[in-house]
Amino acid sequence: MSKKNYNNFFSWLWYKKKKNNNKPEENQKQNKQEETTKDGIKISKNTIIIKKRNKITENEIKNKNIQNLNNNNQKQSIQLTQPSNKTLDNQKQKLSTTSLNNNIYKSIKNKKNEHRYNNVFQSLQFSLKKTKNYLEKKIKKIFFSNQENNHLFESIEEMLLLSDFGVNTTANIIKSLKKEIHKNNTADKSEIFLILKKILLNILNKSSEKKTKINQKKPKIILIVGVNGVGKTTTIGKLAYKLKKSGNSIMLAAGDTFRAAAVDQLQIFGKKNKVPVIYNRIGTDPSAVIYDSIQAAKAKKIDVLIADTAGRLHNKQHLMEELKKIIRIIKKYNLSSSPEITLVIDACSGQNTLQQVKLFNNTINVNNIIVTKLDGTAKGGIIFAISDQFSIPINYLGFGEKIYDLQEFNKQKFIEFLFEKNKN
Ligand SMILES: Nc1nc2c(ncn2[C@@H]2O[C@H](COP(=O)(O)OP(=O)(O)OP(=O)(O)O)[C@@H](O)[C@H]2O)c(=O)[nH]1
Repeated sequence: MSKKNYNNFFSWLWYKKKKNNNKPEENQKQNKQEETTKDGIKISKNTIIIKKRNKITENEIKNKNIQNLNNNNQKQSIQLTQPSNKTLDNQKQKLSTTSLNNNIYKSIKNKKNEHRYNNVFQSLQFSLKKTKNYLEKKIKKIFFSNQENNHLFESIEEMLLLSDFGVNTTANIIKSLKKEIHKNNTADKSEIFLILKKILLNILNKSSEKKTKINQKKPKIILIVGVNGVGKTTTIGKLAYKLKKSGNSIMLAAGDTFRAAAVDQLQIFGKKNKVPVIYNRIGTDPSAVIYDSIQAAKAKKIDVLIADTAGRLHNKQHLMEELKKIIRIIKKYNLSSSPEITLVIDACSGQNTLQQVKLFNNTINVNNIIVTKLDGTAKGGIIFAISDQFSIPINYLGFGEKIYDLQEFNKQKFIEFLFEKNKN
């Protein structure tokens, strides 16, 4: 084909596409991407927008007020869920061969990592690398070196305190260790090491093993709570990925109506996981969003509804009252199953997390805990402190920003990995 013909061909293609973009039928097609449920809630492919409301009344739902979306919202919905042909064309043009290769490379690399994490032990390697490195050095020095150590208990105490086991838990461990050593009448350091491992496992066993169970009754609601910036929204993305992978249909509720970025963030996770997200305007009563989400989840027969909440300081009474209200709404309108309240804590926050667990649990009865950001700290000992002082199960460990950086917490493997006998 001559250069002239080649140019003409593309000019013709460009003209045709431009013409199609201007056709009103196209816009109508985009609108048809939305479905209306029996209850009148409009659901677009990945995003649901609900008309701004301040109070929840059942009549409102019956009157299908939600269906009357205002024009601005409609446009936003289409933009978010269905990028225009023009945008897509621009994006395609920008993708040079090199960047295309880079994208393919990235997706292969991510798939490889995901595969790596399928092995519990290997994922622990990623998540607890810093804690492990610190403990390994200390364990080697305290229990497996030929050097005389006249201050064995002091050395163990220091190791535990510096790994964030906390003063109380460290004192409990040292007390039990002394008792067991006396009972076994031993001075052999390798035997003492085995006794220490057993005591640590007993501490983890204090909290019952309770995994997220998906009931026959739908939807199961998981309410994610915690202080600011601990990783709640990111954890929701990871949890959605994990639960969807095991065959459940998922819906996300943007109950954080305080921070605009949180809604955007949740929508990104919704798109990544191909799951719908329910949200409302910033400043709306979060209970209203949760109520609407329950209706939408019921209409769509969703297995699990994961609800985000705004980060809040555990000592701010009015914010904790807001959480209580959300829970009351869930209990009232989702009679089929009680919500699972999951507290997210950041492993890097140190001993302050114990205060968070205490206050959240006193106010709203936490069902389980997810510990995040273990990849960024050498202080994984906080997990022992939580188990020692509260009998709340730790369900998952988060160790990165990718959606597959979440691993079920396995006590036995956790101890084995952190305190495996040093081979040297
Ligand atoms: N390294 C690491 N970063 C994480 C992890 N989980 C979350 N993050 C990051 O922590 C930051 C805060 O995460 P968010 O999910 O926005 O936290 P949030 O609790 O929803 O924040 P608020 O809504 O402000 O309370 C983000 O930059 C996340 O990417 C993790 O396990 N490891």
